[in-house]
Amino acid sequence: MFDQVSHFIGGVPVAEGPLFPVYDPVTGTVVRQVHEADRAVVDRAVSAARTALPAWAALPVAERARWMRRLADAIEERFEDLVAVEIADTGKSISQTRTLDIPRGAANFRAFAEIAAQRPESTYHLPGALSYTVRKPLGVVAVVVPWNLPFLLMTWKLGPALVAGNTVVVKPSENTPGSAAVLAEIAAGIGLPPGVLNVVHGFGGGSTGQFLVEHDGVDAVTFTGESRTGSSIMRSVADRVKPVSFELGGKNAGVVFADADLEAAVEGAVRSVFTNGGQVCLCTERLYVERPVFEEFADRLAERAGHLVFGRPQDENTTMMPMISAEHRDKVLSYYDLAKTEGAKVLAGGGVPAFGDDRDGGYYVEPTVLTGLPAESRVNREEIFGPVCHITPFDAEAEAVALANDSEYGLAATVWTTDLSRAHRVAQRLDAGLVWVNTWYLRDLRTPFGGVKLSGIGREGGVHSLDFYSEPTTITIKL
Ligand SMILES: O=C(O)C(=O)/C=C/C=C/O
Repeated sequence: MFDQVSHFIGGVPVAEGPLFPVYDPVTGTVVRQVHEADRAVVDRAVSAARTALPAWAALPVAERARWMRRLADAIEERFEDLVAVEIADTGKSISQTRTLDIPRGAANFRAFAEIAAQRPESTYHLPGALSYTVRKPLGVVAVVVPWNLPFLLMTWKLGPALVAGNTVVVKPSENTPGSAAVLAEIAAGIGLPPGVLNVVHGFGGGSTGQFLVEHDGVDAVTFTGESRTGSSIMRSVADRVKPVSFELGGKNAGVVFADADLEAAVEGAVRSVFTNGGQVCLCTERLYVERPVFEEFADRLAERAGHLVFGRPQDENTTMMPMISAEHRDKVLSYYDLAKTEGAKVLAGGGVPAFGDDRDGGYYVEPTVLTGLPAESRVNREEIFGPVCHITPFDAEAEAVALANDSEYGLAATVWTTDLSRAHRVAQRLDAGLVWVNTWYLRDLRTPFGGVKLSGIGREGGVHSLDFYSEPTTITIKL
């Protein structure tokens, strides 16, 4: 499926532009070829979205919500194709792909269909005057999405953008074009009006992504990915003051108190450090553990890291996946080497697994647990985005909060304690957009989702997404 990936413009495939390869991260072999969109192809996609906009925006929201539900139903009909293509591009385990990545695609479209259809409007009464608001879509929205949760994150943005009446041009990551190509086929299959959803493939800076965000016909940009790319996009759109919604990088902290359920905290850390190979913006890379339980926690986490299963994606018991690319694998390993150079104590991992089969050509790294480095170490300050964490002991609550907040990022955090008052007190003091207490990545799609500082601008989720993807006009009538 999809040996060659085309763009999708105005409801039809467009096989134009030089081809570039996508590699299977499990073996490092080419899995498909993809056309790279130049400025002219991007211009055609933006024009198709502009042409489709008036009719789509004019539909009643209930009709657009029905289209979202049709997309969700059609996603479920193509479930196995989506699972296969996402695994081929990313090397994810089939268990994660089948339980998280693809199901969230249908769930995202359904959630925003309901949230939009049920959303109450407001009126404001003054003596002698009545005010109310009407919401209009932003227009043509550029949707630039990453390689770590390709289908989940693309649909997380498309649901609210489309149901709010916008038309979109999606630029998937050059590493993971497949599931977007399937979604394009799905859209064509259900007869989504041509031009409502367009997909262009290519790279970022100096390529398709840059051509798209800086295109005069694009009214807004939503992006999930690295903070420095977010900064670059801001520069590209600054002259036109285009609205941006950014979910960017993180250097997320986990705080474990001595009164925590230690087994739950260890299990939670295994998930929050190693899920998706640590390639999730919400993953924990810094752990702070109260000294009385530091040794036991560190030993148990290190032991669990050593037992993660490097099976192939199709193996049901696989729990560790490869990095998305050779380049990213090398970046993660450079931090492993830096940690060792700086004198870290390596409690688990620190290198590359040897399989003795075709996986040696893939992009695997060992799950790694470090300790012994100072707060100012680059390992504790820079986003690594791999299966690695550093653990630091602390002695007092205030110290733990200060350590956790000592970061240029502020996306997510976890707090592990059985002291109810402390749970609320610490959670409220953490500089993060998301704090999970005695759990991780438990998601209510209605809640505000996003980060502070370098971790982003704005919030997605529930009405917060709809607020980004539409502009209110306040109308006041003299009675
Ligand atoms: O779960 C979500 O809705 C979401 O946006 C996850 C983002 C993960 C980014 O790496």
